Amino acid sequence: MTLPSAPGVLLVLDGWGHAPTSPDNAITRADTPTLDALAAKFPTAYVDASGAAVGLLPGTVGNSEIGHMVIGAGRPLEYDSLLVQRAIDNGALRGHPLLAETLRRVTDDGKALHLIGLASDGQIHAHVEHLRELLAIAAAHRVSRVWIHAITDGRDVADGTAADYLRRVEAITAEAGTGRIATVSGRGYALDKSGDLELTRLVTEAIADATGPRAASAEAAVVDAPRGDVWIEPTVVTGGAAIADGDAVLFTNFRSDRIQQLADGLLDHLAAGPRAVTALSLAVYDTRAPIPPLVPRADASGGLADELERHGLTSVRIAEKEKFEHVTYYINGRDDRPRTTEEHIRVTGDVPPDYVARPEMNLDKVTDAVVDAVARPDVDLVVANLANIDVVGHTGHAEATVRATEFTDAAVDRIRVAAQAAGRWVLLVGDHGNAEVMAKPGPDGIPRPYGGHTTNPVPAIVVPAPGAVLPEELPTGGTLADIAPTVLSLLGRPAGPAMTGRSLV
Ligand SMILES: O=C(O)[C@H](O)COP(=O)(O)O
Ligand SMILES: [Mn+2]
Ligand SMILES: [Mn+2]
Repeated sequence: MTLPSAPGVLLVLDGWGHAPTSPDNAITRADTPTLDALAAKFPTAYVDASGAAVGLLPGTVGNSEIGHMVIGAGRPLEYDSLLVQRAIDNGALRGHPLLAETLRRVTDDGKALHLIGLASDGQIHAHVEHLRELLAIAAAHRVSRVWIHAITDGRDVADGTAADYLRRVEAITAEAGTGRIATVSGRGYALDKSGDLELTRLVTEAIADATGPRAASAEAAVVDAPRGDVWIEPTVVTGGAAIADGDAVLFTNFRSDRIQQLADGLLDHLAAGPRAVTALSLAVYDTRAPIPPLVPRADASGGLADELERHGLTSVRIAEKEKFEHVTYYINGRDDRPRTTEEHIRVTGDVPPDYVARPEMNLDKVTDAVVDAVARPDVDLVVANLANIDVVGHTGHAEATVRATEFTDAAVDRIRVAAQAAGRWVLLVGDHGNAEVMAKPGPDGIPRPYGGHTTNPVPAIVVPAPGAVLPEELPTGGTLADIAPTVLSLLGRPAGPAMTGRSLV
């Protein structure tokens, strides 16, 4: 159905998943009069945002990158985690010429291989099981010294589980007959993406120079960690080796956005040594340093950004810093080409973020920017991400997440009113679930606070432009791939030729 064209607002509520009312569901616990009224009054769909529907391995929770990429592409995209698993399953990784050549040289020169990555099965940034294949390949090349620099999670998986995952790493090394944990660092230090290079320096010195606090074992480094798994101080495990000239370094996260700051920092530090290393990454990284990837990315072109440009339609992209790349780079298909048809507004705050104490974050500034853009007749589409539900959800603090949801509801009301006054439709959609599940049993079966993502569907609510007539019901069985075709339809345009999703209206 191609509707009479009208300008609009695509509003991504990050982490806004759909699940039945429950004491662990921060979204249903929150008082959300606006979202409740919109869902009751306007056509609402519940669309798939996880697993194969978006290009992830079946049963895998959704994430912001693939969520925004598929919202933009209008089709499922094979995500890096799926492509890495396929390369493992079909032997491509084991037979990778660059990896084989690197390991052969390491062995011949008596050097070491250093593996650096997130040690959990959260499957947002990494999967600890990929270590199994990498160690088997190292063993097959008779690499005698393989050092593992484990990054602990507590954000994509329940907090307090670091020791379990480190034991799993040690079990994997025992089975492979090679590999030892050399350092343990919390992801708060190792996967910082805010540009706090002091955090990166501490991790870099532990990994590269074996300097910093010491622990007799990996588990000893994490037991009774005062600030949880995320903030385990970069620690050198007794006997752990530094990186020497001629060693090889392989980054094992399949997602770039949070490990790239460490990768660049570490390689800069080594180069200053000077220590020449061979650096590889499991997947494509957006680092300053060119790091050869072992697994290529899927093409994500032909999405909304390309179609808007083709039709000469303008858009303004608005988000807080935590989700700014998502409404620009990722939703554009991992494409940072500047477009004259786009304006980008990155909202930052003047106080350090404390998501539990300030679950509102800078939502007022984001909402102001959205309301301003909505009032502009030269803007065809406003694309905004309200980050609070996901970012506060990741703290695992249910009460703060309830408040984050309530702040979001109030912001949606301001945006809805402004959109109506400007003759705009609004399409609200989640990018994956998070806050609707705030507790889960840990590996020991004991319920723990859970700040990770989910496989739940996400709501998609279409608030029509004044006077527009929409179908009473939206189709069931939709996915995030249907969002771009829906946006184009609401703008009076057909879906892009590369899009396989179908408009919901
Ligand atoms: O990187 C993070 O913040 C989390 O691990 C994943 O969250 P995101 O996919 O919503 O960014
Ligand atoms: Mn997200
Ligand atoms: Mn998230």
